[in-house]
Amino acid sequence: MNTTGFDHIRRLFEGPLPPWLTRLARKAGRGINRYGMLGEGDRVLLGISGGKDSLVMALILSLRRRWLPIHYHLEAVHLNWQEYPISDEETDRLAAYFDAIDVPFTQITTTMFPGHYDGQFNCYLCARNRKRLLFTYMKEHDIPILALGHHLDDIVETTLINMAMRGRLFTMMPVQPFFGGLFTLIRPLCEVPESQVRTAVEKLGLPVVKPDCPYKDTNLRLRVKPLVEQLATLDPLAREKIYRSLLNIQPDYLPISLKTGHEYTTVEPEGTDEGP
Ligand SMILES: Nc1ncnc2c1ncn2[C@@H]1O[C@H](COP(=O)(O)OP(=O)(O)OP(=O)(O)O)[C@@H](O)[C@H]1O
Repeated sequence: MNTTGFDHIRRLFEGPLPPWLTRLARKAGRGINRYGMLGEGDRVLLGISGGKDSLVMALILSLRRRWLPIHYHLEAVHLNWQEYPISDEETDRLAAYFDAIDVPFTQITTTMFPGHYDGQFNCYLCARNRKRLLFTYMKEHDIPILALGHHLDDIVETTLINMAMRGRLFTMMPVQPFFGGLFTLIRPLCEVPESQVRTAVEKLGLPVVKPDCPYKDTNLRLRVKPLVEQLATLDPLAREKIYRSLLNIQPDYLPISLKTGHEYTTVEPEGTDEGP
C-alpha cells in the first residue's frame, strides 16, 4: 500500500484543526447529538462510495474521537462495482487515506445489477441493493450501525422531490431503524451543507474516486439542485429552513392526515432517489 501523500491528514489528528474544519465538525456534531446517533461502545460501518460525501463523513467521525468522552469503533467498506470498477491505484489511494484517518478499510468487489432484477434498474433499486450488501457485511461482522454520507442538501432535495412529485411530506431520516431495530442507519452529515463538504475535499485534497454513475443524468436529486440554489438566492438559509420545516409541522394537519391516510402515489416512480 502506498502510505505517502496523506501526512497532512494524519497531522489533523495531532495538532489544532483549521477553523473551517472545526466549523464543519461542529455542524456534524450538532446533527449527531440532536438525533443521539452515537454512544459509548458503538460499532459503526461506514459506507464508502469513494465520493466526496462519504470520505468527508469518515474523516469527521474519526476526528471527533479525538475529543469526545466516548469511544466508538469505525470501519469502512467500499463496494467496488464489477460493472464500473475503480482502478488498483485508486483503491491504493483510498486505502492510504483510511490508514491516515485510522479506520480499517475493506473493499468488496460485487455486482451492481443482480440477476434477480431482471434487467430492471434505477436509483432506488441501486440504493436497495447497496444496503442489502452492506447489511450482509454488518451481520457477518456484528456491526449494528451503518453510516451513509448524505448531507443537508441531499435531504432538502429529497424533501422537495417527494413533495413536488409524490405529494408526500417525506424524506431521508437522520436515524432510521431497519428490521425492527436489528440495524440502524445514520446520516451523520444531515446538518452539513454540501458547500462545506466540497470545501473540505478541495482544501485537503481528498482522494475522490467515484466511478461515473450511468444514471447520473436521470438522477432527480441532481435536477432539483439548481432549484434549491435559486431558493438560496432568495434566502441564504433556505436549505436549513426547508430541513427545519420537517421538524415544525403544523399540528392541525397531523390528525387530518392520520385520519384520512390519504396518499396520491404509493409506487416508486422510475429513477427516484432513495426514500427515507
Ligand atoms: N459503492 C458503495 N459502497 C459503499 N457505500 C456506498 C457506495 N455507494 C454509495 N454508498 C453510500 O451511500 C451514500 C449515498 O450514495 P450516493 O450514491 O447517493 O452518493 P452521494 O450522495 O453522491 O455520496 P458520495 O459523495 O459519498 O458518493 C454514500 O455517501 C455512501 O455512504
